[in-house]
Amino acid sequence: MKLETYPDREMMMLQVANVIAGQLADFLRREGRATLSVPGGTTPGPIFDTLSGVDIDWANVAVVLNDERWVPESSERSNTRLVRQRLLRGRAAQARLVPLYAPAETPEEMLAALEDGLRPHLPISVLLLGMGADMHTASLFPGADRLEEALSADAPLLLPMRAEAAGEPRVTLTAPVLREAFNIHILITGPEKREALDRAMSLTPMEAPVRAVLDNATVHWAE
Ligand SMILES: O=C1O[C@H](COP(=O)(O)O)[C@@H](O)[C@H](O)[C@H]1O
Repeated sequence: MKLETYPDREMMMLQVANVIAGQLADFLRREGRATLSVPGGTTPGPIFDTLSGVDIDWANVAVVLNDERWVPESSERSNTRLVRQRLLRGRAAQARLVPLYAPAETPEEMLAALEDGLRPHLPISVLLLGMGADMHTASLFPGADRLEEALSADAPLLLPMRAEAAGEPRVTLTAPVLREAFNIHILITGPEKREALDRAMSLTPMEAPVRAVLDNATVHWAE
């Protein structure tokens, strides 16, 4: 793991957005297309604001969330809603959003169709992850019902996930999909998450799911 610390959040958001834009541009130059996977939640909005204006070939970029809460886009809890409002606008409006939600009562009903949509866009070129103070990343929560399956080497691409701390049911990319990404960034803010990161280093992925991706990740932190 590599840890980058920044003097303040604003500087971190700008610099991480620039690093991601550079890595996407490299992929686009070499492969003609790229896949960017991003978190939802409260942290990444400012990175999305900057990225949405960068001058890259967004028409050949697929954007996929790390995970989604099983709620419609009209809900304030929807990660898709955040990505549409903050990332897929301006220049980035041309990118293609690969859905992790479709209207149905449960994620299980739509899982096969969502996996079919995702498969052509793997492996991920640039992966940006968040982390909760409970050391969850994507929707890999400690104590979640299918965590062990999601961490295993032969996990499917996507799994439904339920955990007390998660609120609603979730759909998440599994650990092998996250680990296969060419560039892995984890974005954390504040002393509580920094302390959680330090603790995660000595725990197992079942105890601290972020551990599953830490070895090859660059962690970006600002107070
Ligand atoms: O529920 C979620 O939480 C994590 C962390 O979110 P934050 O609000 O603490 O930044 C996020 O990375 C994940 O995508 C989201 O679904």
